[in-house]
Amino acid sequence: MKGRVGIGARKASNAHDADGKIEGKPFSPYRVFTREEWARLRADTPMTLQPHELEQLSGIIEEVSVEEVEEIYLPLSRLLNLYVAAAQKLYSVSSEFLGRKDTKVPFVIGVAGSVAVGKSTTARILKALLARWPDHPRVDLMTTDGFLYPNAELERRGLMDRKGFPESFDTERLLRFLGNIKSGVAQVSAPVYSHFQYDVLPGQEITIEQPDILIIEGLNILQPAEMPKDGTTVPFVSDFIDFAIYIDADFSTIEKWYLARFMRLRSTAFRDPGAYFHKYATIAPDEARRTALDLWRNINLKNLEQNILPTRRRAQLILQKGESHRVKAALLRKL
Ligand SMILES: Nc1ncnc2c1ncn2[C@@H]1O[C@H](COP(=O)(O)OP(=O)(O)OP(=O)(O)O)[C@@H](O)[C@H]1O
Ligand SMILES: CC(C)(CO)[C@@H](O)C(=O)NCCC(=O)O
Repeated sequence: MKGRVGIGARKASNAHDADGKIEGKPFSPYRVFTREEWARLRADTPMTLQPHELEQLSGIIEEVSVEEVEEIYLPLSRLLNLYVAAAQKLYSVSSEFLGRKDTKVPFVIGVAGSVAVGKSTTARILKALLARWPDHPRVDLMTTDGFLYPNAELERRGLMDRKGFPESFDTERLLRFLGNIKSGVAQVSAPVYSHFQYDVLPGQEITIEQPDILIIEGLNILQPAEMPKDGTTVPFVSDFIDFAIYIDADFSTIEKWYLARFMRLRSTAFRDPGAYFHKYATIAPDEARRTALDLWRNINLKNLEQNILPTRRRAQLILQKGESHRVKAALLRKL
């Protein structure tokens, strides 16, 4: 197929190279679309969004260009709409078969990838776009950061420099939360994390009330569970996710985004004396940059290499980004 390359065709190995590019076995479960091919998938069905609505949307999503929304995220919202419609139909036929009254169960979309790769921005774009489709107007958004252990507990476990690693999350609690969501429980609450406080907020919760779609973004959503030694079975977080998207970019590019965000926060959020990182607003820019680079290389990059990147192939869709967060290619699972 012209312009469409199986990711496995390039090299007979399933190793990840240092830049996080995809290599694989000769057979690849993914169909690879160039940016242009992906953008064309939008053309098949007219979109519900009018140009003036797109303008409004780019207002909500600040830094993202209208071109990026049109060429990447509109085709994606069309694909997701088809998946949601199919899942809703499947759910209603099985309820009919069982002679049960339908309870509403949210379709769960997961967004995975490194720290600073743009998970929350992608999730916000998708929420805005998906909420405009008439068959699933209620879209909620949350992050798994709330399920991190509070700093005091991380200190106790000696994990303060492993924040974001699989062991820094209360995975059992996250699994209970997702189990309740997928069981159609009317109100399910989750803890809340604050980047400003750099900690979980004690006593604060968000409540999810049976939306049509729940978008959940986090570093750990594709993580395999630890296998128990006693023969019992354990669920994976991804067992509760209907469609998972992995946001991918080279290590060096993500490092630049992490540093740029840190330096920008120095002149915004960190200026507030209540901010956990306030001291970095007052020191010299070079010193602040060195601190950010340390945090990136010693914690977030290690986590990406050791835990996050190895889960990439568990996603249904991989979006590969280049400079300026521009999506270069989309890899969609065939099976
Ligand atoms: N599509 C995009 N276009 C332009 N800038 C973007 C885009 N996506 C993300 N960014 C910028 O990149 C930085 C990281 O994005 P974001 O905060 O969404 O990442 P994240 O993966 O959710 O990070 P974390 O895991 O730390 O919460 C931010 O400064 C954001 O403004
Ligand atoms: C909270 C997480 C783990 C994920 O959002 C991340 O933003 C983080 O705090 N990482 C630890 C190292 C750092 O401060 O960047």
